[in-house]
Amino acid sequence: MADIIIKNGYILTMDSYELTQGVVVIENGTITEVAESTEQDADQIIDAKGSVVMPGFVNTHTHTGMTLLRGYADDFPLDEWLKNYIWPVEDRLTDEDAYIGTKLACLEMIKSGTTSFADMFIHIDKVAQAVKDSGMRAALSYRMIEAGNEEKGKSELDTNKRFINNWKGEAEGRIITMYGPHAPYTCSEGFLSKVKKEANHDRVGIHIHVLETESELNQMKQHYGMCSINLLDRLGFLGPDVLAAHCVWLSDDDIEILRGRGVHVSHNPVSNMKLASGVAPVPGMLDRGVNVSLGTDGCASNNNLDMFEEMKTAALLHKVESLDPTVLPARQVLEMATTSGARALGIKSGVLREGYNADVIIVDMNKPHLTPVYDIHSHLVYSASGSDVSTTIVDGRILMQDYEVVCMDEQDVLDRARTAAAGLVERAKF
Ligand SMILES: CSC[C@H]1O[C@@H](n2cnc3c(O)ncnc32)[C@H](O)[C@@H]1O
Ligand SMILES: [Zn+2]
Repeated sequence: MADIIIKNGYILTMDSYELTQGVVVIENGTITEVAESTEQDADQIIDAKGSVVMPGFVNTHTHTGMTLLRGYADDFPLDEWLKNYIWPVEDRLTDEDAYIGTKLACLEMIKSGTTSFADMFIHIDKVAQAVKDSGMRAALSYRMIEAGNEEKGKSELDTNKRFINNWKGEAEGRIITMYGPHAPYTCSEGFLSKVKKEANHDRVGIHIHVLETESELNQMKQHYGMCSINLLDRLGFLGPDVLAAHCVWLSDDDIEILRGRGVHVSHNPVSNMKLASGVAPVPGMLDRGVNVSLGTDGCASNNNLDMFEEMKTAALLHKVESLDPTVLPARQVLEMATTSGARALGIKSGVLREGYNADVIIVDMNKPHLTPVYDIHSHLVYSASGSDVSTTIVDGRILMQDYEVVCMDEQDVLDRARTAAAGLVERAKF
């Protein structure tokens, strides 16, 4: 007896381009069958008539707790935004803020079809607790800023290591742990080398912001006489264990280094556009074989966690940047949001395939803006939005069914998040 059978839906496995009617069978958190029909029975049958059954999205760069700062400081460039608005408030965040901010982020992601994400944040034990309680899958890193201060660096590294020791593989394996040095302009080269050594020792990955702005590029050239990619490569930092967010100000040589080292890139088009950071050379990276995934970044620079919106923005941005409408076709963007993201996090998700994690979503196509259907990839990227997701399953557990969130008390999360945000802004009046 299986746990769940999803039947009558149109299945988009992401293993092929085809959309075929069939069933998905789930047992013990794993997909055990994807077929036209099945002989099996299950404890729970989900009727997906008129819907598309597909892998959940993988958001490869966010800061979940920043949901509490959604709309708090808009329309500033990155340097000013971080120094004058975001960091002073983040300094006043409490454990409860981080917990409820992350819960709110999980709620938003579950409701819009994201099943796993990579997060970099502070109060990281509370973030992990919220992920565990929500039922989502996540690769979590503690944000370390050392700024050349050896003592601070030691305590930051200790905090991240303790987190890794306490949480690696927790929540039935749904929690993956990583090191999170914030960026090459907030961490010294000595510190970055130490992080790499510890990551190798602990056999975990590293999540870092890289070359997001021209200001970072200039700062690095001034300080080190080379860009962030060259510095990181000189340190032996770059490898398939590294998840590099943004990567906007790359040269052709930098792209070659990323490809050669097997670095995974998280492209964050909405955040890059909102902070006017620039346009990442995504078509160039994809052409050269770099694994480019998609991330929303935090809610203070996006201002939501909707991967549908991220996909559409990525496609449109690179078409207009290159003046070529054939660049980043819908299918390729969909792969970035699913299979490439799963590869970046090293998880067996992102496709509907036997033996893979049962991280599955159902997208309701019975909507005016999704009618008629010629090409499902087109609809998912250009016409659909997060609110079209009716059902979200992570690790074989139903978190939302028929638009009803069953893994947490939605109203309680909204109420607590509003209270926390009010207290946070009050405390931030200094
Ligand atoms: C509190 S942990 C996360 C850390 O990163 C900062 N942050 C958020 N978005 C960005 C971005 O686009 N570039 C650089 N840093 C960013 C955030 O404020 C936190 O300090
Ligand atoms: Zn970020």
